Amino acid sequence: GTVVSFTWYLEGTLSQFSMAVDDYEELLKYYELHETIGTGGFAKVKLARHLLTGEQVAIKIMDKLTLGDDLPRVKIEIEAMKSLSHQNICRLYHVIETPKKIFMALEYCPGGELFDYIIAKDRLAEEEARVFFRQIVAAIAYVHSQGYAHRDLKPENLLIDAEHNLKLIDFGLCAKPRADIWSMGVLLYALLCGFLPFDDDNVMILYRKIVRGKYEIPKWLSPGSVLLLHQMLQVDPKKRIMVKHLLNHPWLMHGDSFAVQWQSKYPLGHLDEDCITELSVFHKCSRESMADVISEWKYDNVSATYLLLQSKKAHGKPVRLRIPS
Ligand SMILES: [NH3+]CCCOc1cc(-c2cn[nH]c2)ccc1C(=O)Nc1ccccc1
Repeated sequence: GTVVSFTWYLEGTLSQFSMAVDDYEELLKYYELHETIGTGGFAKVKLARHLLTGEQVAIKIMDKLTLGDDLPRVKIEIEAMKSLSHQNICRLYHVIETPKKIFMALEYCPGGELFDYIIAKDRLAEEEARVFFRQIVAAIAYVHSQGYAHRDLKPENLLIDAEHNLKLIDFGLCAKPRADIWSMGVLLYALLCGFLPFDDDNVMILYRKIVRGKYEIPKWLSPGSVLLLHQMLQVDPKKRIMVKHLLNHPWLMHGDSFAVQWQSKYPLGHLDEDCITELSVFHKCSRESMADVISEWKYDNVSATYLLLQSKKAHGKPVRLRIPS
């Protein structure tokens, strides 16, 4: 009767709960989880702290069941991010996959989305827009040099880190061909104007505006920025400016004496000696064997610990691990 069915119900709930705890068991070995800092479609992003280094990270949590057809997008993003190591791309540290969940430990960006930053300031002054746009061009030039195109460039996918630098996220739609110049033109327009060049609630009207290629030029835009926008928002892809010509374009160079430094400051092949030393002491093994393990880039806790030590060093913090209590 009632008692039996209630016990059955309770067992059911507990077993589901225990499953969920099992899914988090591996993650909780290496991180302490804190509040949710963002949600985007099929993922929840929580702030966390990596126990061995004490560094804050963002954990992107996805449920395989609710992912459904979006699961391939996640696999594409993980494979792309494993080979992208750059000062303007949100760094992937760790991937944990369980029966029901996929966890990605990513570089933490406390400044939030560029989208919210532009809204809060209404629009950016040309000088500030130029600093940010140089970083976006650097990120895309690097992504293209690795044979990828992001293909989903928008202010929501650019986060601001603790040093007010931009970090690109969401490589779920990236692919081998190249298709980012026009999106960068829309991004630059949004930075300088605070609204989009082509916008409409009706998707068909929006589409017609895009293929027509006509957009408003507010009075505050400088002639240099109007010319650059014209070169990037060309409807015919063959007429659009190419990334390599953006790198030393007059508008991007204005006030700066040098072209955009797009190469990575942290190339994957180079291993930092101090980080290897600290890890080899901690694991009581030789530096050579530690370097070999790191070079396998399994994106397990060894990868995460090495990359977070490298991040600590880049931010002037001691390259030290915490002895687990
Ligand atoms: N629009 C961004 C919402 C928050 O999303 C993120 C935040 C961080 C983050 C926050 N702080 N530091 C890093 C890192 C990654 C993501 C992300 O990849 N979100 C996402 C992309 C596509 C689909 C679903 C979710």
